[in-house]
Amino acid sequence: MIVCKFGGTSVASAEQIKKVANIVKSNPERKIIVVSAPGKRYGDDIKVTDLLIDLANAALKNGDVEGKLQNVVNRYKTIADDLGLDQSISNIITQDLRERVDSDKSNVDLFVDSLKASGEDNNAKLIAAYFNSIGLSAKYVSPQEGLVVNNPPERTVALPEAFENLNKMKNNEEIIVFPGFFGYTKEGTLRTFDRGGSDITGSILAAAVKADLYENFTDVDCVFTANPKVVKDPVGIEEITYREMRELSYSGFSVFHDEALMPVFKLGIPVNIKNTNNPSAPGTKILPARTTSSSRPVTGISADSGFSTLYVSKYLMNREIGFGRKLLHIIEDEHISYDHTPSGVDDISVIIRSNQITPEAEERIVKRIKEELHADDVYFRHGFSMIVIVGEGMRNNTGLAARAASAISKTGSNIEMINQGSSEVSLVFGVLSDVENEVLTALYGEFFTPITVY
Ligand SMILES: Nc1ncnc2c1ncn2[C@@H]1O[C@H](COP(=O)(O)OP(=O)(O)O)[C@@H](O)[C@H]1O
Ligand SMILES: N[C@@H](CC(=O)OP(=O)(O)O)C(=O)O
Repeated sequence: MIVCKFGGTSVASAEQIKKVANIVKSNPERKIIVVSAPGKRYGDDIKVTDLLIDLANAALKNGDVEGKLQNVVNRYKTIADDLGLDQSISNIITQDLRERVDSDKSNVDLFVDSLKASGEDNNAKLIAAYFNSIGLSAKYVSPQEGLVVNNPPERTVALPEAFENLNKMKNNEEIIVFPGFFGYTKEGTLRTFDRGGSDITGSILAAAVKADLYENFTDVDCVFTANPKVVKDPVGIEEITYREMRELSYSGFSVFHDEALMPVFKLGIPVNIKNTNNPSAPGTKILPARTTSSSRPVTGISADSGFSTLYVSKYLMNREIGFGRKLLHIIEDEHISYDHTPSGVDDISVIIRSNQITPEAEERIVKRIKEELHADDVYFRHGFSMIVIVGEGMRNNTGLAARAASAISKTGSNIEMINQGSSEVSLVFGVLSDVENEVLTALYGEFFTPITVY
């Protein structure tokens, strides 16, 4: 059995949904279909999820609710009309949206979650109705049927029982159309995953029914060795390990959500990233280990902005037992997670995603480190990007860090931080965000451009 997830671009219009139906029809093993909300139809189009967030904010602030609600309804109505569906599905969606807009607003996050989730929920209903209209026997299934998630305030994750509950879906005659991106707590409260979280739903379902394959359909032929929006015509990746993909998707390869790997990884279920617009292309396979050997030590290079550094120095820091623990405890007290901690004899930097820090938290952290740890120097710096070079082959390759540093130095950019994980699968360079694209392009040239021999 195959579980397929179709991303926002794959279900953005009637034309795209017809392609989805053809893909599903072409292989009877494709029995469970996870869908996103309608995404972008063209470059500066707006995703339905973003329209819904806008609608939720208007409802919270007494803004133009009616106009924004109509924007959302019109997206579905156009799709339904172009698919030849009758008025009833648009009526169901309009009524559902009105009910959500009028629902309890006492918990702002949960109210916004409910509206955001309607994007995938209503699209799943619409797509199931379309499949049936063309003779493809299909059934919409709600995450209420067993996708149980944890309670706030922790970020949304599926509970172990979700996998047991959803196992029953493997015995279904019809094709199941399941909305991505959200689940329900045991008490019945709707909660969404992080943005891009329909990938997570697909992976949970694939693991729950112990699928043979999880196909993730998007708008590119494969995962490329670098972001195709930055590097021109990057080399495509045929096979990549779970570990490599985890590193790359966490640090900038937005094509597949990093949290979506865990459920399938645990059971060794292969993932195939494929293109809805070119389904015959083989795509990229994410596997426990590569089946063919690669001549390149590097599999991919990702880049992500939005990082801050907390720099702390204290003479004889290395001799002070418990310094690192106390420092990280202060950060933990602010509910902040960290990504890297490169250190020297007398100093340490803590690399943090900037969206977790407020000016008030920053002030509190600096004050506590000065007062409680008696540090000589403490400050935050913002505006960093992390460029991550990833490859299982890096472990057995000497001189790779030197090649990377030399390629970066040729751009005239300063390396602010270097960190090599102990697994030696990744090498991280911190640079200022305004040179991110230049550095990524230079590193890509170093590791992927064919060498011309004269
Ligand atoms: N290394 C990469 N390889 C392929 N695509 C990438 C990469 N890095 C970023 N992307 C972007 O990811 C996009 C697909 O992800 P996303 O927009 O979430 O699609 P979907 O709507 O199918 O969920 C591609 O269009 C591409 O611009
Ligand atoms: N629609 C949600 C969830 C999702 O996974 O979307 P997409 O498949 O378009 O990345 C979002 O925009 O975050």
